[in-house]
This record gives sequence, structure tokens and C-alpha cells, in this order.
Amino acid sequence: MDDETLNQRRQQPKTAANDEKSESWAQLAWTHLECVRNSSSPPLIQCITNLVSMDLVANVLLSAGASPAMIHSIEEIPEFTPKVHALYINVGTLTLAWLPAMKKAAAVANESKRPWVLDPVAAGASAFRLKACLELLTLGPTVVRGNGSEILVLFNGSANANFKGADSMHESTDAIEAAKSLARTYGCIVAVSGAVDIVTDGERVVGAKNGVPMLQKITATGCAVTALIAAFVAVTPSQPFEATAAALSVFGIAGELGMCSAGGPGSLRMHLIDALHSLDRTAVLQRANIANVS
Ligand SMILES: Nc1ncnc2c1ncn2[C@@H]1O[C@H](COP(=O)(O)OP(=O)(O)OP(=O)(O)O)[C@@H](O)[C@H]1O
Ligand SMILES: Cc1ncsc1CCO
Ligand SMILES: [Mg+2]
Repeated sequence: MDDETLNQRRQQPKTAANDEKSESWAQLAWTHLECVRNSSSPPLIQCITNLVSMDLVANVLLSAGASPAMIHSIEEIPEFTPKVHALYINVGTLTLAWLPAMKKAAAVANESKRPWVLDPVAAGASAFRLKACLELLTLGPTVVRGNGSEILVLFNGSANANFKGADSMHESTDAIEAAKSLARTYGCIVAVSGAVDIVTDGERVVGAKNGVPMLQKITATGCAVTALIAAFVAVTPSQPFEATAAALSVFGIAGELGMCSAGGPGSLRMHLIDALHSLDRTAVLQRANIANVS
């Protein structure tokens, strides 16, 4: 997708590709994937992501039809970030050296009117990490996606002595009110992953019930689905709520299909990528399970 197309999408929220109000959620999920795949040039996603996740994030973006660029040097950001279709920031292996580049990239994305997505990995692991996540939140991400524990810590605003690390100690549904409050406070979409993936803009709440529990046994699947959200938001930047729910559902469907051939987490990782690459309309329309949460 070239810049002209991107700007037209921003100015005209109701395009043929995303006239989603009249479409079912399942159709919407498919439309987003199709839009990523069929863009005139693949949506370019700058990823400042953790060292564990880089390979899976890049491969998930490629298999969905997007183009990943793991460019995180602060020297390159003023020149490179304005050219991307979306920015992805993930604090999983945060150090003091990386934080200025993350903030700079967020600021340049804002100036360039590019959507950006934040993954607050293990936000409650330390006071340093939580402060960094809250500072990034104040810069105005388009979407924040975390697991239940991460979203609860951002809402409570204090590091938690019991916080274990990157894995969640909570159900996503424990964090619905926290997610709504964060969405209203920071004016962003908040997604909470889990058995049900929750998405809210502070008013509306939907749940996507796709995926398989074994996705939790592959490191960085959460990081990868946040990257997919960035790719979906890149193609429909005026509709981040819909794009986020669609990405979570599509990733979950790829997990379900991958699980049919997998013998464990190692082969699920491979089959997940294959399934995302070959996902077709019939599978998405049959399997997408997105509904309002009251
Ligand atoms: N119980 C479950 N059943 C089905 N799918 C699940 C379940 N738990 C998580 N998932 C899916 O696994 C993926 C990763 O979600 P998870 O909540 O584990 O992220 P995370 O904790 O941030 O992971 P990481 O930090 O390792 O990247 C999402 O697509 C989510 O929908
Ligand atoms: C295990 C782990 N530790 C820091 S980042 C990461 C990848 C999953 O978030
Ligand atoms: Mg995570």
C-alpha cells in the first residue's frame, strides 16, 4: 500500500474494503486479512520488539502478507519511521539503552500520523519496566495488547511483588474493567489475550474465542499476535477496534488449524505459520467467533 492509498483510507473511513458496519464480524476478519495480503505493496511494519520474539514476529507478519522491519536504532528512526505503515513497540527485553528509541519512534509515528501498537510484556516485573510502559502509554498508542496480568498492572499503576514474568496469572476476563478504564484514559484500543481475547475502546467490548491453549506453550505468540494487530491496523487505520478483534480472531484460527497437524508446541509453531499463510475465506467465515461481551 502506498502513502497515497494510506492517506485516502484515513480521510475516508468508509471504503469498500472496510465498510464493516454492514458486515458480520467473520466477514470483517476475512476482509482485513485479504486487505493485508492484497495491498499493492505489503504493509511495512517497523518492529521494535524483544529479542525472544523477533523471529516469530517477523515470520507471522510475512505469512500474513505484511513486511516486517526490525529496525530499532534511534539514529535510523527519523528517516525510517515516517515511511512505515505501522509501528510496533514491545518492551519484553527492555533496557535503558532501548527506551529512548522506543519513545522517539512513538513520537515520530505520531507526527507522521502512523498508527502504533504497544505490547507491555511483563509490565509489573519491575518499577523501571512499569514506568516505561506508562510513559509509552502517555504517548498515545493506537492499540495496547497485553495478557490479563499486564493489563491489570497498567491499570493499578504499581509494580506487583507477586508478578511472575511474561506469562499471565489472570484470566483475560478478570481485566475487562481495567481494559475499559485504560482505553478511556489513554484514548486507545485495549486488547487482553487469553482463552477469550477481549477488545475494548472503553465503551464497546467484544470477545474473540478462537485459538488453542497450546499457543501459551510457544514463547512470543502474544508478541506475534500484537504484531498482526499492527498489520491489520495499518490497512484500516481509521478502525482500530475492528482491526484488533479481526487480528486476534485470525491468529486464533491459524492456531486451531495448525493444531490439527501439530504434535506439540514445536510443531504447532511451524504449523501456525503455515496455516496463517494459507488461511482461506471458508475457514475464516466458518471459524471466526467474535461476539459482544456484556
Ligand atoms: N486458554 C487459551 N485458549 C486458547 N487460546 C489461548 C489461550 N490462552 C492464550 N491463547 C492465545 O494465545 C495467544 C497468546 O496469548 P497470551 O495471553 O498467552 O499472550 P502473552 O502472555 O502475552 O504471550 P507472550 O508474552 O509469550 O508473547 C493469543 O492468540 C491468545 O488468544
Ligand atoms: C520469555 C520472554 N521474556 C522476555 S520477553 C519474552 C517473550 C514472551 O513475551
Ligand atoms: Mg506478552
